[in-house]
Amino acid sequence: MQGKIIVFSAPSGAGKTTIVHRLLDRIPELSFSISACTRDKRGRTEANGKDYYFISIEEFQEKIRHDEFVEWEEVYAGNFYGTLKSEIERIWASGKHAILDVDVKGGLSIKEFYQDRALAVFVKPPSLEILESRLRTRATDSEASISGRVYKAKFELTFEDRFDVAIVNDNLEEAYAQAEKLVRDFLAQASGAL
Ligand SMILES: Nc1nc2c(ncn2[C@@H]2O[C@H](COP(=O)(O)OP(=O)(O)O)[C@@H](O)[C@H]2O)c(=O)[nH]1
Ligand SMILES: Nc1ncnc2c1ncn2[C@@H]1O[C@H](COP(=O)(O)OP(=O)(O)O)[C@@H](O)[C@H]1O
Repeated sequence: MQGKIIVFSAPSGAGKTTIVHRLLDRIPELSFSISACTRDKRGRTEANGKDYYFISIEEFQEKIRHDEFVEWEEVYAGNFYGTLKSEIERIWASGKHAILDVDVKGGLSIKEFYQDRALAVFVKPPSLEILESRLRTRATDSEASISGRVYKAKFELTFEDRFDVAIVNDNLEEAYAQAEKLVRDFLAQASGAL
């Protein structure tokens, strides 16, 4: 079997994490690619090696120097996130396909790196107002962080056309059904993107 990559990207709050978690519950051939990041672990809700590999900025820089990342970004001021080549290899060696939840620039870099072995899906919020209200309801960010994310979203939405496919996450059940069909169709192909 040739391992594949499925990457979901979206402005923060559009719902990519929700969709990716559900895909992982329902499609056993998928395995989540755990990114490295330098932000603080959130209390007891997150675990090292499960949500992220939480590493110091020095370790992160060391990995950049040793070319260990497929891509990396300073996603929010001072916080670095990156996809490790070793993580994708680990997943493929286990006989699974990798699924990733990364920011918009990261998604495009991964598509460029893996080409037809990757399916890059863009998740759109129905509107910026709804995006903002979802970030508020999620209650994980300060007001300043929410404004920063909405501001960044306006720019990120201009990249939709560079993805293989886009879905609007208005009604979650409908968006999920579309996502599941896209993933199953892509995995059913011998090789190559949709
Ligand atoms: N480029 C890139 N972005 C990533 C990676 N891992 C996570 N991200 C993105 O970084 C952002 C993480 O923001 P954060 O506040 O930590 O949110 P959370 O992890 O979704 O709770 C999200 O937009 C993720 O999609 C990665 O390996 N590379
Ligand atoms: N279709 C939807 N309708 C309403 N709320 C949603 C929908 N999809 C996701 N959410 C909620 O919006 C918030 C942001 O979703 P999340 O998956 O964390 O986004 P992202 O990973 O893109 O930042 C979460 O609280 C989630 O439960």
